[in-house]
Amino acid sequence: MSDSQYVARPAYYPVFVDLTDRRTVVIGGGKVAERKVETLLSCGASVRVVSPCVTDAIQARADAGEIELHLRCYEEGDLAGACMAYCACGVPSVNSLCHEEARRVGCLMNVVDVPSECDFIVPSIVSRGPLTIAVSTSGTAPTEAKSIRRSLEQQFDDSWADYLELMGQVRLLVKERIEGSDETRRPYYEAASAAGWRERIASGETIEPEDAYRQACSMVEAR
Ligand SMILES: C[C@@]1(CC(=O)O)c2cc3[nH]c(cc4nc(cc5[nH]c(cc(n2)[C@H]1CCC(=O)O)[C@@](C)(CC(=O)O)[C@@H]5CCC(=O)O)C(CC(=O)O)=C4CCC(=O)O)c(CCC(=O)O)c3CC(=O)O
Ligand SMILES: NC(=O)C1=CN([C@@H]2O[C@H](COP(=O)(O)OP(=O)(O)OC[C@H]3O[C@@H](n4cnc5c(N)ncnc54)[C@H](O)[C@@H]3O)[C@@H](O)[C@H]2O)C=CC1
Repeated sequence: MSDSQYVARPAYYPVFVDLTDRRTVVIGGGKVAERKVETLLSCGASVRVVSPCVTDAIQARADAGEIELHLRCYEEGDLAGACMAYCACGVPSVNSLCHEEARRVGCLMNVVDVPSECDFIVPSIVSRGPLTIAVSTSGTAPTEAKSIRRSLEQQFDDSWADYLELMGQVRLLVKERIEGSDETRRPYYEAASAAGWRERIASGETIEPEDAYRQACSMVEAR
């Protein structure tokens, strides 16, 4: 361990943040900035990019009116109104200025090439409808996070999206129809979970929430 880059630090606190219509800012317009922009857009964030040059994909997002683009270098004030910002230009002096502004305006900062200057770091993500699996190595080995993400993508195929939608609908029916405490409802959720619906959905079947609900009820009654 002695020559490892790993430095013991308190664990990062993992959360899922609702960024819908919240302003985020990305300084820089290269491949790394592009990846951060795409993830932010997929989460409904409002994205401002500031960079003298940008990738074709970032330019296309701007042309489609999906991001606010300023084709120039970072200037103080660019982080105004942002709750999160990313500095992806790889220029140490700009990193420092952004970091200072972020501290001043109270916005969380990710400096893509300096983990120790990051208020938060970005995980590798598996997304299947309502299911999100976020993988982080705490900045130790990002390529390994990517490789774990790829193997999880094999394990959690697309059927998980429809399956979890169904589970959500059954849960609503249980909440509506089964009176009592969480404790009373728990066996229904456990029955739903054990019913094997995910495998059936994976083999192409469509399961109606009402049918699923009835099956869960008979499983509980049969106990
Ligand atoms: C700390 C963190 C900060 C942050 O960006 O939030 C960070 C930092 C750094 N990354 C570097 C390099 C690479 N990063 C990737 C890939 C990803 N990096 C991502 C996140 C993070 N990277 C955060 C920690 C994540 C964790 O906890 O594990 C992912 C998961 C998410 C995303 O970016 O969206 C995304 C995979 C997405 C996916 O495909 O699933 C690849 C591989 C590739 O691109 O194929 C390489 C090249 C190989 C290599 O160098 O290892 C360097 C060195 C730069 C240099 O030396 O020039 C630094 C700086 C340093 O470590 O000093
Ligand atoms: N965290 C991560 O996931 C990773 C981080 N990196 C690091 O991220 C940094 C960026 O990597 P790439 O996107 O590949 O680099 P790049 O060189 O393609 O992009 C840099 C971008 O910053 C812009 N820029 C330069 N000066 C600027 C300024 N003053 N204000 C605003 N924008 C400015 C450039 O126009 C360019 O669009 C590098 O330092 C690299 O080492 C690399 C791989 C992964």
